[in-house]
Amino acid sequence: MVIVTGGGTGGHLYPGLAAASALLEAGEPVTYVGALGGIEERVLPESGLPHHLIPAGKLSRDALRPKEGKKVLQGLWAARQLVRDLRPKAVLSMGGYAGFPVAFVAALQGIPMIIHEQNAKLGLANRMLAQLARRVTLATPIELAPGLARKTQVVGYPVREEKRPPAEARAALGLEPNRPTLLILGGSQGSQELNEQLPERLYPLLGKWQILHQCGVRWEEKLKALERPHYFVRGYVDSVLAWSAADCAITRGGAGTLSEAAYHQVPVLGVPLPRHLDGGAQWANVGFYAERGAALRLESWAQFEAELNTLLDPSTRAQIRDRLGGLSPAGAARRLAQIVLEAV
Ligand SMILES: CC(=O)N[C@H]1[C@@H](OP(=O)(O)OP(=O)(O)OC[C@H]2O[C@@H](n3ccc(=O)[nH]c3=O)[C@H](O)[C@@H]2O)O[C@H](CO)[C@@H](O)[C@@H]1O
Repeated sequence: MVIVTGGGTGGHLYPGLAAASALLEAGEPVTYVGALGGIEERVLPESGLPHHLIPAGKLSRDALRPKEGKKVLQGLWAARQLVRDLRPKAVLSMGGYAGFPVAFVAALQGIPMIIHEQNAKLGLANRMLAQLARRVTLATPIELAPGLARKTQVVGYPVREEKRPPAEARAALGLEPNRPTLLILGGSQGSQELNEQLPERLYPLLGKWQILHQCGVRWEEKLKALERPHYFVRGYVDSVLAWSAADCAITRGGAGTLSEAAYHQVPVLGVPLPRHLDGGAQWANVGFYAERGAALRLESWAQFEAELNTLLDPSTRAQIRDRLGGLSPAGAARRLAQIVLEAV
């Protein structure tokens, strides 16, 4: 049996579930470990996977504060007991609150431990875990020190590999089937910044376009008041339908969001979280695509008008679509499962 762990946000949980499915398909039983309070508390019971939830805190400078530090220690203690009881052949950590303690104690107990970094930049927890890991797997190529590079492999980001015809996806979402569609995707929790900045700036497009604005469940009621004909607000959307429906998108810079855009070949104007809030992960994620001419990155709202016009220009979009091909290749979950099984 292999433990797969990771969650807290969609960006860590969904690729973890995809990796778990690939391991099961390869004939390897899996137990999933998530954090109490993360979205996995709701999603794991629906997944049908054997699973455990442990207390876990965020590993950051905040861990030096007594309240957060106590949670990190509780997580390490719970992970130690769990790994001892379950005796897995290997642990695959996708990151997030539960990922760190489980991977850390497994490595200390001599169990092969593999990490997957979704962002185009190693986070704090993965910088530490990478030293102890048997293998380091990445969604996108990142420059690493030679010692790490030797055990590192780029496998891609495990996205849901499903596409629907645009008209069918739009109808399923309650939109007009044949109208050009701009998607706003705020990420698993919604984005306050996109919610505040975008509706007013985008109303002028509604003569030609329709807009699907995913705003986050906790903002849904407030944002619903901003709906107009052809402007549709949703708290949470099915990601396969949303990407299949979209001609272009304005999004945050989560690794999941951008990998899905690449898989569906939808041109994106990315608005990354400010670097001081996430250590620059989203800035690097959008940068990875922008440097390849495969996305646009908003550097300040003063440039929004110009960037939006570039995004809406049909020849720019055709060029971006071309460049996106191959940047999120299918089969990432299968490649990841293979590496885990080789490490056992
Ligand atoms: C605030 C924060 O720490 N963000 C991080 C978090 O992003 P976060 O989890 O918020 O965002 P991601 O884009 O990585 O993933 C969101 C996932 O949820 C899905 N989704 C979202 C909204 C919706 O309505 N329906 C839906 O299905 C998306 O399709 C995607 O699969 O983890 C990512 C992966 O490590 C990082 O890149 C981000 O920097």
